[in-house]
Amino acid sequence: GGGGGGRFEFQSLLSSRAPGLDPTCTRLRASESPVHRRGSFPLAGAGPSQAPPAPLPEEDRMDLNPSFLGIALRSLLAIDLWLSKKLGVCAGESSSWGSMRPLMKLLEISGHGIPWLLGTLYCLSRSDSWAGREVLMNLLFALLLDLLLVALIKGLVRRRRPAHNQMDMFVTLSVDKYSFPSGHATRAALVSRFILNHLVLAIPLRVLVVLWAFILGLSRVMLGRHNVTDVAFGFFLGYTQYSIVDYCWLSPHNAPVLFLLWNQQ
Ligand SMILES: CC(C)=CCC/C(C)=C/CC/C(C)=C/COP(=O)(O)O
Repeated sequence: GGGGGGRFEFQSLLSSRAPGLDPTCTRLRASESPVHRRGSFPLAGAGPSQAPPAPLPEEDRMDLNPSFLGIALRSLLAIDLWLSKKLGVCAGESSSWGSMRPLMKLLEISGHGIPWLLGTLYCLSRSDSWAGREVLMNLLFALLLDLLLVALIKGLVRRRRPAHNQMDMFVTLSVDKYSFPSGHATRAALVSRFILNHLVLAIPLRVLVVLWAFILGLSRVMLGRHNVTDVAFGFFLGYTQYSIVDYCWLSPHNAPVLFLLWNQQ
């Protein structure tokens, strides 16, 4: 139900048990069972003088009866593709909410890696307190860790972007032709959790930070850049990344060289 890309993904799931075979071929694998390998024809073997056919090997039975998990995953994928296509209302200028596209693209830039990296480096160069420098150094570490993990997972999973996406994004890396997980969603979750934990902000501003992260994630699907599951997993990954950064928190005590080096610049 999800266009060209959707069909591709669905087929690859169906054939994942037997790489290189389509579902028809998977069914035909039963013909390689011992009954056939012995050279007897199934219909000829139906006569009274023939012994009953040997049971199918375990692997063939699994291919013929997809597991509950397999069916659940395929159903989730189908719902994901259908919902993502429905929500992709800003995917093109002629889409139903096409006039909102410039606003969505502005949001896209607000969660892009380059402004966040450059902004953090700039603030680090201007910071004159040890405490400020420590927080910014860890934000830089968090942003770099995020880029690395997202690139790694995108390269491993290689899920294509939705078929209705226009690839007109502001500066991308080569892995950004893939969509799982959404790098904007990971950054939104990571940065907003970081800000909420390290900046003293009034309640309305805290709400605004959470809203920004949520709307940025939603805008990825509305722009047609991602499927819903890319964004959902992106939020989960970004949230978890913050826990990693918090656990490995860099300070003048555990990483003195880093802080001294920065101080000399
Ligand atoms: C230091 C370094 C390698 C900086 C590269 C910054 C850069 C070009 C990041 C790419 C950000 C981007 C376009 C992510 C894709 O986000 P999705 O939400 O579409 O997955």
